[in-house]
Amino acid sequence: MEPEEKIQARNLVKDYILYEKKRLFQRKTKRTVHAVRNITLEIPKGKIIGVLGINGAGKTTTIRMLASLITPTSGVLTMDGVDAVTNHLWVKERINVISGGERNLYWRLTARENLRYFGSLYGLSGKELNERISHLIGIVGLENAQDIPVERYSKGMKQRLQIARGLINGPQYIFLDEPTLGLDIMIAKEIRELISKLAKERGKGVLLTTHYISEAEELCDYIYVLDKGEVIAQGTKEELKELFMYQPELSVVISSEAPSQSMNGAYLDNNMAILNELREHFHDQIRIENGLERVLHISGTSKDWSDVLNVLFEQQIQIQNLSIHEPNLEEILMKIISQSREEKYEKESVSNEGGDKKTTAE
Ligand SMILES: Nc1ncnc2c1ncn2[C@@H]1O[C@H](COP(=O)(O)OP(=O)(O)OP(=O)(O)O)[C@@H](O)[C@H]1O
Repeated sequence: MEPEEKIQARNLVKDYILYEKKRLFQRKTKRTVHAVRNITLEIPKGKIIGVLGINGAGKTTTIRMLASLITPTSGVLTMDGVDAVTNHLWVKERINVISGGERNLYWRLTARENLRYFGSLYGLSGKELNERISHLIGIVGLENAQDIPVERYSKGMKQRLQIARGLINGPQYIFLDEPTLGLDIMIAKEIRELISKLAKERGKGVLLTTHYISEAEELCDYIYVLDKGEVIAQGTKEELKELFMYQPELSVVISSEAPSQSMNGAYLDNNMAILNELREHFHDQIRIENGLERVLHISGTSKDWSDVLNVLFEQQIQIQNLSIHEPNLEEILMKIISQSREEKYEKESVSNEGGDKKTTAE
């Protein structure tokens, strides 16, 4: 593979000029929104590149620029060494954007009919289009459902069809915006496997945005973290250790019903005593939620989890449900973002103090 087989963005900027009235009888004043301030990134073929950020960080604007859907205000953007801004039509043929959810599909139409329609938008028709549709339906595993209207599809089937739709123009680069949002665990796993194959077996350059930290960890070869339109951290998952040093929590719902009716009152009292003992022993690693049911939230290592579960089994405490919670990505990103904002603030205040100090701060 040629070294320049990648999308390369250097110092991309996107400003929006807004004309706003603050009061009814006031003149409109001009305001500039710096949606993307200065972004440099690469999407090589055969790799999955993650773009993470909290709401408003500039992800959508960046994707839209990379996909040539909007023109950058300034900066350099190339695809396989070709200037993407002046050759945006050429770029659009080689790229596709796939969003999560159910938008863009025609519910009354079958998978084949949907794909035929989207293919026709790219000027494809006849035998070539039919063959491509059959091939894509095979890739996403919808052979048995290809002639059923989409309204009868499950969420996972719809998402697989979205991926086929995104591949209809034979793109070299694919941008996946929250591809597993709202899917249940098993279906999300299937979609992830499909995404991984797109890069590893089919050599596509993949850009992925996600709200799931484990998805970024599992799939991404390299990650960019955006804040306020800038890249504030980047690297492989090994390099971005702090992003992935999260502690999942095990939640145990304790049944309020005793194993036998005769011991109901004693069971509840005994439960509370044991849970309190557990809390004393594990300190802040255990939180107890006292609602209709008692829920035990356990952080710490998997050894701590099994120690707690062993106690519950030994003491014959009835477990109604077990689940594992990941911290949400926003919480984890906020740590990196606040650190970066603090560093930036310190740099700025030092440089405002004058010449000599500025050199030290840099
Ligand atoms: N067409 C537009 N006109 C004016 N401002 C815009 C426009 N598009 C985006 N912005 C602003 O640019 C900033 C970045 O927006 P963007 O949609 O790229 O963020 P994001 O990271 O994709 O957020 P989200 O996850 O909420 O979609 C926001 O402050 C947004 O309000």
